[in-house]
Amino acid sequence: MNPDILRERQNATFDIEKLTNILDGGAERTNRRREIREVLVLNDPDFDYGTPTSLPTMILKLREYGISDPVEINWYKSMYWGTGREALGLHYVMFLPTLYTQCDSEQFNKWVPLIIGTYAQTEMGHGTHLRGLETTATFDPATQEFVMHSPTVTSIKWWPGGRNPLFLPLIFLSIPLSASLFDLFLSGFALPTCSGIVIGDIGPKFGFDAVDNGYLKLEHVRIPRENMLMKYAQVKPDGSYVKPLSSKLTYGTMVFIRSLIVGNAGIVLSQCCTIAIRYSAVRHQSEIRAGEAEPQILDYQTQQHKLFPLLATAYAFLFAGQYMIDTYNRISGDINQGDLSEMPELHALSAGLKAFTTWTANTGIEVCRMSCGGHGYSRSSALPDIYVEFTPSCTYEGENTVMMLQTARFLMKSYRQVQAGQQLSGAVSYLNKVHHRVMAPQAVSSQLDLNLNTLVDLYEIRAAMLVELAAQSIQQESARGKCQEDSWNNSTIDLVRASDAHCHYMVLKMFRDKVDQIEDPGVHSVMSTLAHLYAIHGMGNFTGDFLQAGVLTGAQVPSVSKCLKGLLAEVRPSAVLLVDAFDHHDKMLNSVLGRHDGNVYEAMFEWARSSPLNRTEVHESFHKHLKPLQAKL
Ligand SMILES: CCCCC/C=C\C/C=C\C/C=C\CCC(=O)SCCNC(=O)CCNC(=O)[C@H](O)C(C)(C)COP(=O)(O)OP(=O)(O)OC[C@H]1O[C@@H](n2cnc3c(N)ncnc32)[C@H](O)[C@@H]1OP(=O)(O)O
Ligand SMILES: Cc1cc2nc3c(=O)[nH]c(=O)nc-3n(C[C@H](O)[C@H](O)[C@H](O)COP(=O)(O)OP(=O)(O)OC[C@H]3O[C@@H](n4cnc5c(N)ncnc54)[C@H](O)[C@@H]3O)c2cc1C
Repeated sequence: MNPDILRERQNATFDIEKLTNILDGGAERTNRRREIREVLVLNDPDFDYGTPTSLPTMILKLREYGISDPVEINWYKSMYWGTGREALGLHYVMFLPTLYTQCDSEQFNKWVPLIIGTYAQTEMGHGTHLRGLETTATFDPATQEFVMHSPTVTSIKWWPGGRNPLFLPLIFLSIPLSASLFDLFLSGFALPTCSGIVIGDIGPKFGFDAVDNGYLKLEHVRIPRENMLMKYAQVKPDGSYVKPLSSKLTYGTMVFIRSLIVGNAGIVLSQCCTIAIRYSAVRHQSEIRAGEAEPQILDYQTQQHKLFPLLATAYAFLFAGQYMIDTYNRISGDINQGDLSEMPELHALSAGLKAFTTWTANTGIEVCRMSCGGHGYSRSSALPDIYVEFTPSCTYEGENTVMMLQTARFLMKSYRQVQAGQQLSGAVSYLNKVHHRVMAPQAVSSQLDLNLNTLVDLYEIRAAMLVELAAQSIQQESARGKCQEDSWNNSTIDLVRASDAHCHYMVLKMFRDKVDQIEDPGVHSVMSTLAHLYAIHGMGNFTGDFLQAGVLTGAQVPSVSKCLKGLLAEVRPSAVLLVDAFDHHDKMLNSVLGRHDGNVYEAMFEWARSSPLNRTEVHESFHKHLKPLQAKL
């Protein structure tokens, strides 16, 4: 064990195992996760880490072990595939959930156990604007079939992930069967017997290489009427159409994935913090005091300023992910019972948090990579691969700007309800006070009140102010004679800013609520410090908002920075222990810099020597190209 890492792990002020249990949702969950990891994967003789051939093995093993719980499937898959995406990701997180939520019972029993599929919604011309999708589904009562067709080049289905060139069970959206409704169909295509189908791969991408993203062009292809997913909407044999309770029920799978992505952003950020902080504990560079030994780079204040707010953010997003999934499960349960009353709130929350967490994590991964210097740029660190695999999450499952505007739509609607005298409940209840809040600068001392509850209140006031400013922008545009749509478009910068502040407040509130539930004094103390760091760091980044909201005075601004520096110093002794609590196994992290034992340099040399370019003393290209050239010179 590297001596630096060993020293970092002495004098722990909190029980790491208890913190790991909190992250897992209890000691039993930790034990089960480790059982899957250690027993069912690492000690399984059939386990051939991460090679393509192990994909069929993985599926058969999941069935052999009877692992069907989505969280446990993900634990198993993440051990198998480490930090990379794998070809079946879309099957498990989109295709299956769509069958679970959109099939009637007969369809469910017929399809769920049997098939592997993809989710083909996006077209070359439309990914965001679903009401613009062009693929048609025309019912033919004479044959009881739907005729599926791609009428234009822009209607070609583009991006479906994990499409199998041989068999194409896929779920796709077609354009409205009536006014503004969409419907989902399960293809029954089997190539090459099915004529009228043109499929292929969309070509090389930025990354995501384990997933083959394809295209699908349909030329009047017929599928049985029964292939329309009919839990919520039906087409009867006579061609009559039964509308769903809400046209947005078809969007349910996207809400589910967005909810999952929130926690996933926390997991990915926790992986990167583990790598960067462990490496920063063993890397010595330059000097602080002339003539003394080179310090650990983790002792540089700038290094702490790069990494510790991200460490706090990783914990914040992991707790937000728990809250999001609990909320999704609760509200989707109500929806299943026909109560759609909270569907708008679920959509607004999942859309906003998906955008907020993925944008922040995306930037954070790069900060972690750059904080590791040159070795961060090496694939041995795993950080470049993590970035390449994560960054599309800002685009897929709802492009982030568009998602923030969906949340803004809900905030504006809520604000108008308050103006009309209604009393709001739920995540936007803070808007009830927006008219009664003293927005003038409060007479406060130059010292900042560090109480976490006070900080949550300040974020709430900031969000309320930005919601009000966005609403006022729309009203001002309207007063200038702009139509409603142009007034909205001319205010979208303010609307995204209001949604971002709303999400920031929600995440801090969830973090504070989680800290309040922690009973162990040591864990409570270190988590409270991280929650403070998360809040103060955000206040430092958005000082203007807090000044504008009148909850921070010019005299207090220097104390924000002073307080931040104090919190960084407070986190320093626990930094390595806090990433140990994430409990990422070396095999899964797959990072030379993030090894649990901290023996970076020896491992890096071995990693480099194993490179294919080092298989021979002299690379074959010398004999093939250079030597013949030398002979001619
Ligand atoms: C286990 C760990 C894994 C974690 C995950 C990791 C990796 C992820 C795995 C896989 C990802 C890989 C590939 C990605 C796959 C894809 O990308 S699939 C395709 C995804 N595509 C989208 O997300 C499309 C985005 N566009 C939309 O959702 C909609 O077009 C829109 C932007 C929401 C607009 O819809 P529209 O019908 O035009 O509605 P409009 O804006 O007009 O609003 C009307 C009202 O409808 C409400 N509403 C909209 N959406 C929903 C919804 N989903 N639920 C409930 N309500 C909704 C909206 O709020 C409006 O309500 P009002 O009351 O009228 O304001
Ligand atoms: C790695 C990867 C995997 C994918 N896998 C799948 C899959 O398996 N199945 C599938 O169906 N799809 C998949 N997709 C497609 C993905 O869902 C779409 O790319 C995504 O929904 C964004 O839509 P778009 O590409 O049309 O972007 P666009 O919407 O064209 O975005 C382009 C720009 O326009 C802006 N914009 C668009 N609308 C508005 C608006 N109303 N207001 C303000 N700005 C706006 C956006 O903010 C963005 O800056 C995948 C994409 C990627 C990158």
